[in-house]
Amino acid sequence: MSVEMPVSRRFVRSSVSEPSFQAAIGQNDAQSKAWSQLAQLSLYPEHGSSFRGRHVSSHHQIDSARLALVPTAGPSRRQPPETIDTVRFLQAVTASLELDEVLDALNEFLHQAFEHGGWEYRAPNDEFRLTGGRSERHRIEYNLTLNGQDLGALKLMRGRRFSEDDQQRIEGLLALAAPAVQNALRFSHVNRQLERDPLTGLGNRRALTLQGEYWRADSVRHHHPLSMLVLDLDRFKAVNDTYGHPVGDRILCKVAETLMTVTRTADLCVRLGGDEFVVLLPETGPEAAQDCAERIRCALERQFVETESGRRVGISVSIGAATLRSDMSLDQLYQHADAALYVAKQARDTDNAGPRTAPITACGHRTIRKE
Ligand SMILES: Nc1nc2c(ncn2[C@@H]2O[C@H](COP(=O)(O)OP(=O)(O)OP(=O)(O)O)[C@@H](O)[C@H]2O)c(=O)[nH]1
Repeated sequence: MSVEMPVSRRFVRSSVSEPSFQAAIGQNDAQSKAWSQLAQLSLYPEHGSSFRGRHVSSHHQIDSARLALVPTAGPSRRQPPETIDTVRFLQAVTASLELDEVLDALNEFLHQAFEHGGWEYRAPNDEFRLTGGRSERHRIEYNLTLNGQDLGALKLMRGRRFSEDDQQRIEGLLALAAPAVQNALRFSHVNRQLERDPLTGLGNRRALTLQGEYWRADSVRHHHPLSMLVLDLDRFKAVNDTYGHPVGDRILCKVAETLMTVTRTADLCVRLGGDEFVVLLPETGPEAAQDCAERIRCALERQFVETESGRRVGISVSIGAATLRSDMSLDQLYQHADAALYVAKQARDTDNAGPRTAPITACGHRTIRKE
């Protein structure tokens, strides 16, 4: 089964089709060449004065991240000093383990020297992209490798051509920065594992907290709606008891797969634990959340898992929905959605519905107003 983490679901696509210069860097000889090239480089970025990338989306959903370069002092026209301060450069690119911050630092130095207008970083296997600045006509692309490890590709763009000399100097800087990029990629990989539910591949509670807090703050600040769905499988214990845990596990995976298919790429689907899932819906008010809950419930009702004896086991869920109010914490939003889920389960039991028959989807915001 392949269920992608949110991180790999959204890319910042670029429409680049021009031929690009490519260079592998980071071999030992390239490293030593880099040092000699750097001796000729003239880079000296002023702290905080130039072309800093800004993370405009949560770093926990890197797939949706965009780095916008914000020129704070306009393009630099001053002559750079005679020599590059390699210590400052290395300090800057190694100051953080966050990939976007490493790329920020790198691009800040590159901008001081080469005044590129935009850049794009493509992670290995095209897993995600980070971009900054604006698209410009002349582009140069480097495949980054270090001791044989693919570190992705960095593309720089500017209005005028990159000379041979520029290219060599950029290569030199990239060779120096490559270990920092490698460490940041490893860090990002570890972080993603920490935020992933190992069984289903969905996000886990940690992912929900990190992304949810970010979206909650964003929603309050910009008065954008944010809704949450809490899903719980119906009579899942009976499924486990009757057909065994492996079948139960496959059902959990099927639910995850269906959630990823039915929800928008901007939504976050997580498995909280056991048979409980949460879908966080940015830019979504109560009616749309209710629609989404119904869509999910109906889609799951059409799914089944086949046992070894050929028996089809269907899937039934109850769903509670709630929409954020500006005075609510993320926990409170969850509590409201969970209360709505409880109402849905109660209604199912009152109706005497058997397992996997249609539950009622309760809408949290209505429950909240009654309180
Ligand atoms: N197969 C499998 N089962 C799990 C896993 N984690 C928890 N469970 C089981 O999921 C079941 C959860 O049952 P409950 O939610 O308490 O109850 P339920 O039977 O779904 O009843 P209602 O929620 O009232 O419909 C328990 O039997 C757990 O043992 C897992 O990773 N795999």
